[in-house]
Amino acid sequence: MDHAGTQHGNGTGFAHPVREAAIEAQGLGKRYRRGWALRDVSFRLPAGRVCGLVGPNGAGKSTLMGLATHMIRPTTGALRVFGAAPGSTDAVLRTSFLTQEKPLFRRFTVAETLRLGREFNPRWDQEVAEGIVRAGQVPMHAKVGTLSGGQRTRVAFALAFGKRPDLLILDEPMADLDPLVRRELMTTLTAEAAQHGTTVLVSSHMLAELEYICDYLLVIANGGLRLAGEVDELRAAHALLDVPGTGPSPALPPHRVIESRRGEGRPGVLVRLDGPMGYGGPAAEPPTLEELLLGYLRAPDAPPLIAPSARVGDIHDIITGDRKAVTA
Ligand SMILES: Nc1ncnc2c1ncn2[C@@H]1O[C@H](COP(=O)(O)OP(=O)(O)OP(=O)(O)O)[C@@H](O)[C@H]1O
Repeated sequence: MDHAGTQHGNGTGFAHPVREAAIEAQGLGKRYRRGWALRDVSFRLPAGRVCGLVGPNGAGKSTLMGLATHMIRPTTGALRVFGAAPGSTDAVLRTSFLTQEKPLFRRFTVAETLRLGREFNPRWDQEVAEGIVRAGQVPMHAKVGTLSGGQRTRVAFALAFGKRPDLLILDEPMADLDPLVRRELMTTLTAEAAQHGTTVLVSSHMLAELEYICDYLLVIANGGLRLAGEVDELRAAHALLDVPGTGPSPALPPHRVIESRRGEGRPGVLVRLDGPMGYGGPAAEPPTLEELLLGYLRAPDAPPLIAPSARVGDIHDIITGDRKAVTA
């Protein structure tokens, strides 16, 4: 497993993530009284990626994010954020978490809210935070309680970015934004992430939008990980075959049929490739990210595919990695 790549000396006193894992989970599980919300989840999210977290309602996305931010404790397994336990000072200082609820003090003005951000965060970047607020013409002297839902979202984004996190976790944060503002904030998100090497984990049901921003992917269904890896790696492992997709799923050995596509979009059969397509077979094209995601959302029992970039070793490797990070 690759634990290399942590570089120091970015002027902040913090390790600058280059190739290390931003998040690493091994055998991670969370059980509530009603049953398992997340079970035996193992993956590695390399630093610097913008990762989409996708799954049907109730799949376990918020639970995974809660585990990564120490809001929820695991029942089994472990998770590390840049090699540190969630909840440790290092992990907390390096992580921003934005949920749909966006708890802000309603009686504070926008300026006071940003001031609070500055006081609590040693890496605070006032220019970035103010820039995000001003781009939406949100008055700095307005009380948060008087803002529209979308304007409050913008202020919450400003707080999250102003913290200058190494890991930004966004739990469906843009649901209440109009399409133009969504696009604008997403452009800000990708530009900021690219400029500062920020790792982003963003959950969303907007598949087309994820295609626009993500280069990494985690798909969860029924509490289990179904897909993990680079978008390019995952797309290359599948093909959309030009065969009629209206009848029962055809057998296409050795490839595994994920879905016979019907209705909207390109028709055909989505397969997970097991070896090259033979000559004389049906025409094959890589699926788009949206086609891939829809296929797995419609086939939640498909066996998991964890691409090489997302694989972890055993729990011992994670703990050894922690020790190396501490002694480095
Ligand atoms: N505090 C809790 N107590 C009991 N069960 C819970 C609790 N929180 C979540 N669950 C259950 O765990 C499962 C996963 O929930 P989670 O919120 O992680 O799903 P999600 O993928 O984020 O869903 P959505 O897309 O609807 O936001 C669900 O079945 C949910 O009912």
